[in-house]
Amino acid sequence: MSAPTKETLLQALAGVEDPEIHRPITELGMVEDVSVDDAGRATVTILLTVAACPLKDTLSQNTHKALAAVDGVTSVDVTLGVMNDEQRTALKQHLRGGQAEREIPFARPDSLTRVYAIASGKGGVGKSSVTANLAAALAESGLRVGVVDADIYGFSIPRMMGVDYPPTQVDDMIMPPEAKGVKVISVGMFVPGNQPVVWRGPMLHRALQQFLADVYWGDLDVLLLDLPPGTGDVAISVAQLIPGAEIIVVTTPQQAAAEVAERAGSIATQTHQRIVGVIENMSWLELPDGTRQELFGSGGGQQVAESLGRIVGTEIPLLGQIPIDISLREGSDSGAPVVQSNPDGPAGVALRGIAKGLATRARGLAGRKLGITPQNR
Ligand SMILES: Nc1ncnc2c1ncn2[C@@H]1O[C@H](COP(=O)(O)OP(=O)(O)OP(=O)(O)O)[C@@H](O)[C@H]1O
Repeated sequence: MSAPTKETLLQALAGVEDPEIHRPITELGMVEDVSVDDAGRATVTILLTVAACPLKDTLSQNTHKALAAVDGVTSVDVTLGVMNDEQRTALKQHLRGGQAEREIPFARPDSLTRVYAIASGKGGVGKSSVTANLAAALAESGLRVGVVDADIYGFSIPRMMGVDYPPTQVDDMIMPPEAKGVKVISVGMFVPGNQPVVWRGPMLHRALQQFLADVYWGDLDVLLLDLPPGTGDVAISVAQLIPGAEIIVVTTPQQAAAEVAERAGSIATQTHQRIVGVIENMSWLELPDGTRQELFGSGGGQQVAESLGRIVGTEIPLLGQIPIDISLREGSDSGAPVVQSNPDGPAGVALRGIAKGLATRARGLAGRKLGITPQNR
């Protein structure tokens, strides 16, 4: 058999994606050189964005596999190099769609990404668990999902999602690590040694802006923002940075929790953001005999939905009630969201139901540019 041509090898390489950026390595300018000799021995040099790419072994293996599958290739030798400054600049420009300036892609009027900010009045009601599980369930249903963990005081999303490698920084562009098909970026990834963070409003605003503008998210269907509990600065920053972001309020059934959740939700009226609905967490514990024990009282979710509805003047739905489920806590601790580790358990079923509702929600077109150009033919 005769040796394949260089074009054939390039075609095969076009099927290899960078595991962080999810675009073909040929398009990203990562193939520096590829050649093949008469005996079918292929050699290729792949340029990494930075030397410390966490997924370089995966990239090397995928490249090897793609070339080895080409007819007439007898052996493959993959060499990894690193881009120079010029190549990196070209790559960044390419990823920003030719724009040199940073901008928040989700704030553009033609953005098709739905942004949900998950808010709660007080800490510990399960806001992060809900965010992590909704993200995993939405990704499993085939959507492209990202999560920004902006809960500065209790960043826990990376652990809950099982993120096990750091983001790659290509100059001022950050490639978010991925777990369970979800791109995740967290304040916790930028804090040395898990130190407590004392951040004031302007710093939070800058951090959030950076997460939204400098992280390369690619095309997302859904972006979830895990906000710090309370009615604080971050909610206002979200409104300023992504005016189209919609709010989901998480509460427990308790009266006291419901009252503070209401306050957190009502901030949306001041910022003119839409409230998608309310999720009640820790609603009950199902006992072995099938009865439900309401450990934290009952009715909080419904109460928040009704009073927010009164405040905004439209009906706000209770999106779902999530029971107390040990497998949810275990899954959060071990990096295996319960929607995947125990999808048919009480919390898994409830969370998957809420995710399904969100995935199939009709997109509101109010205030959006439709991107339709009149035809003058
Ligand atoms: N439905 C549930 N069943 C069992 N455990 C739960 C449930 N919801 C949350 N938990 C557990 O409760 C704890 C607090 O949850 P989580 O960290 O998600 O709350 P949070 O509201 O995000 O808190 P904070 O705002 O302080 O970060 C976690 O250990 C989590 O695993």
